Amino acid sequence: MNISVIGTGYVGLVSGVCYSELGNNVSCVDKDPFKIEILRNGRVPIYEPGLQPLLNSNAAQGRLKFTIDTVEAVAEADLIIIAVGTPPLPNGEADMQYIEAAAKEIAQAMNGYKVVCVKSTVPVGTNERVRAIIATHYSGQFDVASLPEFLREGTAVKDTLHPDRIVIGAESERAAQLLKELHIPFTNEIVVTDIRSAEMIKYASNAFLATKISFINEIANICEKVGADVIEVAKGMGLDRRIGASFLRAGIGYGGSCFPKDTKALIQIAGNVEYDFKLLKAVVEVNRHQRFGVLDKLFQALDNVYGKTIGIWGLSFKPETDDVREAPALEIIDRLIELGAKVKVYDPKGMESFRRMYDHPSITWCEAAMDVAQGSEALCLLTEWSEFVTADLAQVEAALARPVLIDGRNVFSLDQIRNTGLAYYPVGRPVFHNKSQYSQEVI
Ligand SMILES: NC(=O)c1ccc[n+]([C@@H]2O[C@H](COP(=O)([O-])OP(=O)(O)OC[C@H]3O[C@@H](n4cnc5c(N)ncnc54)[C@H](O)[C@@H]3O)[C@@H](O)[C@H]2O)c1
Ligand SMILES: O=c1ccn([C@@H]2O[C@H](COP(=O)(O)OP(=O)(O)O[C@H]3O[C@H](CO)[C@@H](O)[C@H](O)[C@H]3O)[C@@H](O)[C@H]2O)c(=O)[nH]1
Repeated sequence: MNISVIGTGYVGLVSGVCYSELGNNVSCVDKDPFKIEILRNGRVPIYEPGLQPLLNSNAAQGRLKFTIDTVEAVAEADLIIIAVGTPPLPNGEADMQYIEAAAKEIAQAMNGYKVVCVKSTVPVGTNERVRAIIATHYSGQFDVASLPEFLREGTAVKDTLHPDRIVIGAESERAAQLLKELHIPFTNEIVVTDIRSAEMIKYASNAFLATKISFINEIANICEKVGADVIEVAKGMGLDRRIGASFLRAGIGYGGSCFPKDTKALIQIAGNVEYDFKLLKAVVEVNRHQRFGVLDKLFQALDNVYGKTIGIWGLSFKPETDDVREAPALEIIDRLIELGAKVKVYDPKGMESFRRMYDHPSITWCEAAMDVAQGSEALCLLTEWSEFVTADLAQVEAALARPVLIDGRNVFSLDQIRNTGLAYYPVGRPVFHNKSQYSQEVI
């Protein structure tokens, strides 16, 4: 198939590369000439494991092109996939300006029957809007279809090549057939629905996963008060197949470019039809609060943070990505600086993108994990990168000015901590102090 992907970001680039891996001819289009230049030079502008070699091999075989020319890319394509951003407006609603602009550009380049799909996460009714925009400029035949994307950053290539399911929202048999043919090499698990249901499946899935996280985080907060261990609780719950073990990792809450934005967008979508989505509002509220648990623990350990140096391990919203959009680290660091702390930070891949978004003279940008620990009065682990998880805790303890470790992702076991003199503050598990036994201290 000849495919054109409009928007070469985290989703468009990974999808485009993976479709070319199936033997299709793919043109990835982006408005950003700088990004296209990097890609044409054979480099991946984001950090996404496994993407670089796939990009290079498909580009070398002539199946994968990068361009800023939407008209040419659309004219050559049988299938056009819109993967532009849908960032939140101040009221939480998804900003449709990039989708609408892309639809207009596609419309002006149409030269025969094509299927235009929306892979971006969009409110119910958006595909109909895209159809209407194209129809005002182009009178020939075409179909629109919803093709929501479920990949996760950090495992995006694997998720795309081996998805749990593909959802296709289509109203024409011809469009559904074309999309089924494209995706059958990835999986047999293909769900074909009407367009509106497909658009809703995406928001409902993200909202449900976010709900699981806020739920376990509230259980964690109660565990801290009653002296239970949320890791044991989640394990015991997760073995029930009706519940499932995934997305029950308590911590400092969810971040990223999807859950925060999509939960708020769904609340707005509901509000627009006069439905008050109370449960999801609570999920968002719990998540907003959860990250500040790190500060409560710092106060508990240090009394106050004014003038103190606090080390931060991890800036990206999760490991294996350089994406810092809505990362909990942002608000935690901002608050620490507001309270007069000095902050030392390190992230294996997210330093540059974080610094572009947030910089301050009170931040020391370190080049290695141990540099952060050196002389800090507490160390906070905010992202569970493997180099933090496998760090030598004796070395960490020796480097710190005070042996305080706040583990925002529950990555260390008590057996590891027991051999150190660290005061250990995990989430939803009892605090452990200096080689003494489990403390039932209330946090
Ligand atoms: N990031 C994820 O993990 C993920 C997963 C599933 C779904 N989604 C959804 O996919 C969509 C894209 O997300 P993303 O993270 O890839 O965004 P992104 O910001 O990384 O990429 C969007 C790209 O679109 C380009 N663009 C904007 N308008 C354009 C136009 N008219 N023509 C050509 N290019 C244009 C931008 O320059 C940018 O490079 C969003 O709706 C998001 O909610 C994201
Ligand atoms: O048990 C868990 C699982 C995740 N998280 C946090 O939740 C956030 C999101 O994690 P994850 O879902 O792994 O990453 P994303 O790349 O944001 O992927 C989500 O958002 C994408 C964009 O819509 C969807 O395509 C994916 O299916 C959906 O998982 C991160 O901050 C994680 O730290 C937890 O706190 N506890």
